[in-house]
Formats: sequence, structure tokens, C-alpha cells
Amino acid sequence: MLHARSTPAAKRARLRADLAEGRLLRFPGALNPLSARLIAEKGFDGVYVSGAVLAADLGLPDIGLTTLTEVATRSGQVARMTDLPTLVDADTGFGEPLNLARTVQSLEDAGLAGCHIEDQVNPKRCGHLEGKAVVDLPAAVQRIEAAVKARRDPDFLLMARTDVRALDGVRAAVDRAKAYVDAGADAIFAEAMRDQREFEAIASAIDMPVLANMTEFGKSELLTTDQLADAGVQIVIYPVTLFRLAMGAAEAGLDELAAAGTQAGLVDRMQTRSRLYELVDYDGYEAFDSSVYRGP
Ligand SMILES: C[C@](O)(C(=O)O)[C@H](CC(=O)O)C(=O)O
Ligand SMILES: [Mg+2]
Repeated sequence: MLHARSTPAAKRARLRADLAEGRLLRFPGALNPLSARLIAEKGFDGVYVSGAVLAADLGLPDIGLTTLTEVATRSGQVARMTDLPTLVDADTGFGEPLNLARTVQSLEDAGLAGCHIEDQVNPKRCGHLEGKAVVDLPAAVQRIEAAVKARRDPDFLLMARTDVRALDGVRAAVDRAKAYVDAGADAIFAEAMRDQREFEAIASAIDMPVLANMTEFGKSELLTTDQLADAGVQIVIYPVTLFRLAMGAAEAGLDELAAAGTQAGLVDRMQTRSRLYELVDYDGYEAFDSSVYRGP
């Protein structure tokens, strides 16, 4: 509330300006709204809201069970924490063309800077698992066209994700990417490319920015920012990294608490009370209150 002062329109304009510079933009996935502030403090370019994390957070598999209301609410809570642009995973758009229109407008209203819409069938799967299927090209193009037509802020970044690489190879992914750009997509999320060469193939084939997904335990080699930039990638997401780190630490901590009968040995690995209060800007809220409240 006190830290983030930019309007959603300003954040979208900032993203467009950053993209125009042509450098690689790094978007770690938020673990929760507060972690967006950490991401900003550490100098990243934007915040990503992962569908996989959103689902896992609710104890659900990432198979299209979350609703538009849940995704818009949670991603809006993340976006309001930071002046950085926030991009959200809109899965398959929560339906077919009409639903896509509502999805895009809801995410604009929630203060997001952009979203990606994928060409998988419903129910969808994680892009790095076996057994995926995609809708045919005309149906996928209609999703993008509906999103473009419904968008009110021209700076809201509409990214088309293609999952076709894992099914039909890189050439098919390039063909899909071109068709989605023709349909009005502002960027292409090339899912499950295997290595730097494959990212390069897609980035050199289209004139729009390409997004690379550096998710762990998946099908893509974990490339460095230099390797991605050399391949011509313009946005990289680390969607589940913070979630995996936090859950790993939580599990190890519970083991130690159970074994030792005290958390005393864990305290030096914890975020301190004072660091937490700094992140939530405790002092800033108090100072604001005393600047405006003059008593009853
Ligand atoms: C990017 C992704 O869509 C997500 O929801 O974060 C996932 C990430 C993952 O499951 O590792 C994906 O389908 O790649
Ligand atoms: Mg997802």
C-alpha cells in the first residue's frame, strides 16, 4: 500500500519500455504476495504468478482446477505489492473465446501487466509432463483473437503459449508461434524447449519477444541468463523456484523440530522478526498513521 505507488497502467507502460530496450527481463515466480517485495528489492525486472504454484498452494494438482476468480484475486494481491510489472499464468483462459474475453478484462482489472494463454485442451497439464494435447490451430487462434479484442489497455501484454514442442517438435512450435503473432499476440511463450538451440530457433523466427520457462525438474535445460540472452530470449520466468525452496526448507525444518524437540537450532535460518517488519513496512504504516490521525 505504501511501497507500491505505481498504477497498473504505469506498470504496463514500464514493461513495454523495458521490452523495447531488448534486454533479457527476469521474472521470478512469487511464493506469496509478500515475496513480490523481495523480488523487487533484489533487482529483478518483474514478478510472475505461476498457475502451478497457485494450485499447489491450495493443495491441488496443476490440471486446470483453479478458477478465474481465484487466479485474478491471488495475482491481484501479488501485483499490488510492487511497482514492478506482474505477469500471470492464465492457463487455457478458463474456457473458450467468450471466457477468454472475460479473463483478460478481469486480469486487467486486477492490476496485472499481462498474462499468457496456452493452446492445450482442457483439462490442461503442466507443460513438462507427458500426456499433453493441444487444440487445433483455428481454435487456438480464436482464443488469442478473443483476448486481443477484449483487452482495453493496449499495454496489457498478451502472451500466447504453445505446448506443441513436446508433441510435434520445434518446427511445429515455430509455425504455431507465427500464427499466434499474426492473431495479435505480443509475445510467445515457447513451452518445454529442450536447449539453447531450440530457443534460438523460435526467437529468430518471429519478431515478437520470446519467453523461456526455466522450471526445475522439467524438460528444458536450466540455461543461464547469458545463454538465454544469446539465444534472443527476452523474458525468463523461474515460476516455481521460490515455492520449491520454501517447501524444501519447511520440510527440513519440520524434520528437525520433530527430532530435536525444539526449533532452537533452526532460528539462524529463519527470516528474523525485524526483517519481516521491514518487508511489510511496519514503520511506514505507523508514520503514515501519525501523519494523518489527529485523534477523535
Ligand atoms: C509455467 C507453468 O505453467 C506454471 O504454472 O508455473 C508450469 C511450471 C511447472 O509446472 O513447472 C509449466 O507448465 O511449465
Ligand atoms: Mg501453468
